Amino acid sequence: MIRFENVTKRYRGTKRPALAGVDFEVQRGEFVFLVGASGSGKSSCLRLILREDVPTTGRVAVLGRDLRSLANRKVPYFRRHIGSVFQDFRLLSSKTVFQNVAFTLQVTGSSRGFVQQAVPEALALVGLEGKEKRMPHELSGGEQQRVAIARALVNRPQVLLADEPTGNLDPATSVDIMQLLARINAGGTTVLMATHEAAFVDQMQRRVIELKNGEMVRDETHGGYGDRSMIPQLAPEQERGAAATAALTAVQEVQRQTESLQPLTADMIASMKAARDAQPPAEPATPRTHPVLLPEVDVAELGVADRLGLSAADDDEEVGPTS
Ligand SMILES: Nc1ncnc2c1ncn2[C@@H]1O[C@H](COP(=O)(O)OP(=O)(O)OP(=O)(O)O)[C@@H](O)[C@H]1O
Repeated sequence: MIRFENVTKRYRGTKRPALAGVDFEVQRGEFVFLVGASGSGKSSCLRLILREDVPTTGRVAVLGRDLRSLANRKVPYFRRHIGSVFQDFRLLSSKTVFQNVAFTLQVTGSSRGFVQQAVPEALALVGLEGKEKRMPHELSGGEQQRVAIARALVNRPQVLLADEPTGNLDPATSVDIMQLLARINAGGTTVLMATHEAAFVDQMQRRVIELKNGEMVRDETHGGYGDRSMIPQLAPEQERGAAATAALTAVQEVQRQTESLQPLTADMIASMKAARDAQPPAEPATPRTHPVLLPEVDVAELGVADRLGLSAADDDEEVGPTS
């Protein structure tokens, strides 16, 4: 369904390639996490799949098509089969929820009847019934991302690409969005998601492809996030040797009170300072974790998804048979 064959991407004016010799294949119906530090090449991969860019060397094939040989005029038709969602939602601020979802269908020439049927179905799938007339600024972040997902799905794509879809959302809303993506995948849509959300990757135990400096360093069927050392963490400012300092102050107080009996010597104070400085550093804070309670998915219940073509092949003459 998506195949990278020895793909290298070198941007103009850069020394190091953004992607170097990347090789992988994603099968129909898979849910794949693309992980790696900032700048490791995740978004570059997604851009190549969407044919927003082309590899410097190597080959990218999507839905049975070699994207090198895809004529520019056919790119919009090709993209109908690939839904995409991003961290920043990318909604049209002057259009209602309905109009945002309908827009993609209208620009690709869908009939009015199809728009009137498909848009409410897509909004129902993401749980936004009744909010068709709202403007984006009248929605929460999670609801805006749901509109973006409905828009991505309304064309009945076979593949959904998600670039940090929970990056702007609070933990509880992020869990909702992950559950939605898992449900969409259970309905048959292939999902490829670039993320830094270590907890989701660890808990969902799906396939994980990891990039490091543009190279693929891991491809695991049921993987976790892996190395978190590149995830920046805020730890509370540590008071170095606070306990030892308090003890020294207390001893000095006692010493002042009993000065006439037993003066504290300079050597004693120096050895206590040395003990304070030798305090071990505090443990780093553990990264935040969001428990993901994935629902039992009854695919048969996803009647709307079926009607949207999410559980069935939807090939047409523009895109050939898929792997
Ligand atoms: N248009 C561009 N021109 C030049 N260099 C680019 C361009 N786009 C990306 N790069 C570089 O390519 C490398 C990979 O970038 P990419 O955006 O794919 O990484 P990423 O893993 O998605 O990062 P992040 O997690 O921060 O989104 C980086 O070094 C980046 O600076």
